[in-house]
Amino acid sequence: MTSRIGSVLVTGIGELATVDGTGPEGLGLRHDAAVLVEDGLVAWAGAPSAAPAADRRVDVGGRAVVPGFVDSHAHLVFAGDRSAEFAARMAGQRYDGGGIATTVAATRVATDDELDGLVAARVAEMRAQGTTTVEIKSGYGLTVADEVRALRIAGRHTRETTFLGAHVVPAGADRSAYVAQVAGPMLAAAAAYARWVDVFCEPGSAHAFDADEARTVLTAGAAAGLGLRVHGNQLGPGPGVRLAVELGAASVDHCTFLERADVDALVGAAATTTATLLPGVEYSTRSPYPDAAALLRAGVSLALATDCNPGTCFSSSMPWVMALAVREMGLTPAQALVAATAGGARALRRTDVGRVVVGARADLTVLEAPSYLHLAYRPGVPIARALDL
Ligand SMILES: N=CN[C@@H](CCC(=O)O)C(=O)O
Ligand SMILES: [Zn+2]
Repeated sequence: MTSRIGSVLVTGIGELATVDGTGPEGLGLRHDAAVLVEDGLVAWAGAPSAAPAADRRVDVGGRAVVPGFVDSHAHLVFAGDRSAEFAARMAGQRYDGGGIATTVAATRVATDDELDGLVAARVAEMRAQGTTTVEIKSGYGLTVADEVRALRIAGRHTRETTFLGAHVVPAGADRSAYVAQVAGPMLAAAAAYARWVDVFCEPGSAHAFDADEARTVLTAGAAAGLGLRVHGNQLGPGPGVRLAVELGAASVDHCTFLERADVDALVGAAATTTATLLPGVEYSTRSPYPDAAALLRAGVSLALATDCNPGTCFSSSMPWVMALAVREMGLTPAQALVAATAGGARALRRTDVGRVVVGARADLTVLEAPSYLHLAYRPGVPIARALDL
């Protein structure tokens, strides 16, 4: 049954993490709970004995329920395979963004139907692991037509579409002419299909963009009505984080190499800019993990996302990302869950997802477990799935 029409009472919830900001670590934990869903929205949550009547009931048999995960950073519109690049990295090669050209070539020759099928399969794979909201970027087209095509396809699967024409300078292109194209005709064509604009800002890289180039694209994107996101401080210290804060970006992602001034900027901008950490990338590129616990203690707004892409992290698993954040970045399991749900929602400036509260979308994820603790406790085990109502 997948219809969202009418009312459904979800019963038998052994543990409900509402992530409503109350209680220890803001988890809003309830034991033995029920949730009333009306027309796809949460209408009530509480003790089963006080539950209102509903058209039908779904019993989850004592399992734990958490908000559907909000994966606020993913590159799903691509074709081709780069597993050999991963193997080379595990043997010591460094990631520098050069492999993106391989994916661009494979993506350009794929048909619309092929790309759409690939995206659909990846979104389904995410949902089967508990993700109910996903952001999808373009960035493997790098021509006006190919970027627009990627965004049109992405838009069939999510409303969180991001124009990433400034992913890398395409092979053979003149750098300043390409930046002008991205900020000019490419943006003009892409804006109708995108909610966000993003830039890979990494001045040390031959492939990505420096602060001035990133600023050009981001300010043009803002003028076109798009919200801002930045890939920053992935390959080394740099200006990405401070540029994102200065321009009021919703999110700056990676944050692998942060300096004191970056952390100060993120703390000052916590109401506006979320730092989205992508520990699957540190895993898949053998990079150091940022100290997420220290960032939280300092007062930074934090999200966790997969960055699912063929180069730096080909995983669609938010539970695995949470497990890494706990084991390698110092978060408690509760902090990891908050960052993967309400944190991701904040990074997308959404208030209707990431929490199980009245009025929010009834995006519920069921765990084959008695507690949310199992998300980090049982890495690699497929215990999470989005609940179809
Ligand atoms: N760093 C830039 N973009 C992606 C990697 C893309 C790729 O290598 O294909 C990322 O977020 O890590
Ligand atoms: Zn990315």
